[in-house]
Amino acid sequence: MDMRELALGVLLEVSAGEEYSHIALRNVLDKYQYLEKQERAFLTRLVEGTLERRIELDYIIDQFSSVKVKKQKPVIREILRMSVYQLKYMDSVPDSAVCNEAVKLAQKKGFRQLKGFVNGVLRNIARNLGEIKLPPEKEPVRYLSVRYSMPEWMVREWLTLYGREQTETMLSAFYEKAPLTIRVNKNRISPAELKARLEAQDIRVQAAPYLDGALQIDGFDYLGGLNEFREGLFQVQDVSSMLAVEIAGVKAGDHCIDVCAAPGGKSLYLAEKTGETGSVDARDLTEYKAGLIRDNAERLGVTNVRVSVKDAGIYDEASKEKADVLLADLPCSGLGVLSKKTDIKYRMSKEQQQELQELQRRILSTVEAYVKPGGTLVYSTCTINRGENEENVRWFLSHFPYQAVSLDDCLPEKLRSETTKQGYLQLLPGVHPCDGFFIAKFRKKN
Ligand SMILES: C[S@@+](CC[C@H](N)C(=O)[O-])C[C@H]1O[C@@H](n2cnc3c(N)ncnc32)[C@H](O)[C@@H]1O
Repeated sequence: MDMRELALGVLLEVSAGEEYSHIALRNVLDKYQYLEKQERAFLTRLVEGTLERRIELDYIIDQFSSVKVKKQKPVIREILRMSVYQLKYMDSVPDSAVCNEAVKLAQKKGFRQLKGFVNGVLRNIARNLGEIKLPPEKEPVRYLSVRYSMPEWMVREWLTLYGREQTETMLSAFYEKAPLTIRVNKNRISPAELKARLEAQDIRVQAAPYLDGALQIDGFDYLGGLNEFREGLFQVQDVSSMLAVEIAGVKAGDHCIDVCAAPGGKSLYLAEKTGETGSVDARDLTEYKAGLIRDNAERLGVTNVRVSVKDAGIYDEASKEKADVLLADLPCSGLGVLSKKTDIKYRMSKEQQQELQELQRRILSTVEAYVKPGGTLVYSTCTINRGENEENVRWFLSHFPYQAVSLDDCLPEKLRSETTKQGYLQLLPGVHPCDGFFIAKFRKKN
């Protein structure tokens, strides 16, 4: 297999909006499981890097190409982008190899007549790479947008909300590749035993921040190839996501409803907390999504989760005042997880954020009725957009019979702050050592 050709396929699929990058890449890695570890690493880096740096790569190409990136044929555009990424960021590949492979690939894809164009642009860039200047720093929106490949509208918004220093911290954090965080399935194994088993296979294991029982692993080839994964000894889950469950303050015997539950990360952790005497009603929009929850529950050996297909925006009379704890981990703009789901930044717009805020409000106003008087509602998103987070909290409290509850009892000392006392926590990339995430907690008045 030619790794560059595989990468090109994924990049074209993602750019056409047919699939999210992390899914398109996973599909290819699953399909070609026999690839060598090094080949998988090269393919992953090439796809992720080319997507992450797209705005900067286009800025470079536009300085050397007579045909601007926007006007190029999709195949040629993606070949140039991934080649410039290799020239700029992958020192292990010689420049001449980058150019030759790009030309071969263009020909193979039926663009024989453009071989000279591809070759000319790339050799010119390779010769002048050291001279290319970013936009001037005194134009912070353009400068930061190109330097970190973030759309200008997002940079502008963050500069207003967070100021220059914090915005730059967050932007650079999206490029730091954190190890994978996992939650140990304590019903089956202790963190220490799992650590020992993984280390025996030369996998690096360290404690994750904030929570016992969360580990970070690094240096494995393919998750599905690990016996420990297949045996359900752990679940992939960021600490930010685990914190939403910690904050819910679930007790043994509680009945929980998770209205947007797939693939089940939080539902399964809730189920561990309620124990066999309690239960979790895990719902999602489609049969496919419900299947993901069932697969994970089966792998982890969790039996107290009931999975169903339900639209959270449609009222369900049978659930009225049934939940001790209701989790509303709602669809959102996802700007806290850009390091894992890179292409979200090119797909999201202000209008979509507005639509998501409306959807979140519609779901919250439907599902709040399922909470028992005195019960708890936890609202969470994986974004850092105030409209979907703090503004929704204020809106919710002013429309429904709930009060905000301090999170401090459920949080490690380090995370306690003025806002956690007021009932919400905003985790920010680069500021906190985990995904960007938002969690708010409310109690229903009696
Ligand atoms: C942020 S994800 C949930 C992640 C999940 N709680 C976990 O921890 O694994 C949001 C989920 O909401 C689901 N969803 C979107 N709209 C929905 C709706 N109207 N009703 C139910 N689920 C919905 C999506 O399918 C997606 O699985």
